Amino acid sequence: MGALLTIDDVHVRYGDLVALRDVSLTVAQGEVVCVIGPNGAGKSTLLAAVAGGVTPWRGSIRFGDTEVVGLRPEVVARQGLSLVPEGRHIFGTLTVDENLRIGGFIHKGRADAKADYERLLELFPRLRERLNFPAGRLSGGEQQMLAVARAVMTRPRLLLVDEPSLGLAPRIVDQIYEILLDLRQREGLTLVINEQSSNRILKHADRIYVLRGGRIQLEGRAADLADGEAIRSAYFGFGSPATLEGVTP
Ligand SMILES: Nc1ncnc2c1ncn2[C@@H]1O[C@H](COP(=O)(O)OP(=O)(O)OP(=O)(O)O)[C@@H](O)[C@H]1O
Repeated sequence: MGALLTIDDVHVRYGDLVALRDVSLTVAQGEVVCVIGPNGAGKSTLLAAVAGGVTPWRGSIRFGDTEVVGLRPEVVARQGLSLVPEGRHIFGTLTVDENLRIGGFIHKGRADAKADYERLLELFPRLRERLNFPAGRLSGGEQQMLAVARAVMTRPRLLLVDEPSLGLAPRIVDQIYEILLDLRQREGLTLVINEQSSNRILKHADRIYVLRGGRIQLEGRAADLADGEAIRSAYFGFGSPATLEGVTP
């Protein structure tokens, strides 16, 4: 299958700080690709660059056949790309129903908007039960589900998810991953997921990139990296094995 996303030699700067350097990454149609890296590695910046939130200083990002560098986020979204940001960014005082409808605004007026909404409630029965709850009163896991549901409201081809595990109990994280993989299965979604830890990722991803200090340190098939050794070295940097004891990246 051809690449759905092709990132080529991307550099991003915030003033004097170089947040990404020389980053190249591809995602094939239907793949689940995970980007693992410690705090400050540049993971969020990478997704923001793809979604049009930050403009690379150098390099190219192609989504399908379209060069997206320089396009505004809403224009990129209309190409079929959706981002679930870190921290979820749901509207706490609005109900679940209202939050979901906001997700549909981008294609407002589209004839099948109602069908999209019904389809979502089938995919997320938990949210159907809580449609009239203020979103701020949902549990952390339900809020993450809502953020994912809102992002898939308009049938994106590519879903970018920034640290879905953050602050959630392991059992809830498993549920979130079940939902993401179910969406891939049922909707043919392609997924790029950022995580700080590879614990779960190795089980769910097709391919993995390790990002540290704004650079890709390692890329490989999850099946080939299953023992975690190469990931640990790339995550912490060669030559610092003393820091690895008892720590699972
Ligand atoms: N808007 C910004 N302005 C200035 N510096 C920024 C900005 N956003 C991120 N940075 C810096 O860029 C670097 C990469 O940050 P980024 O948030 O992309 O990393 P991350 O891997 O997503 O980390 P985290 O897991 O903490 O979200 C960090 O040094 C961060 O402080």
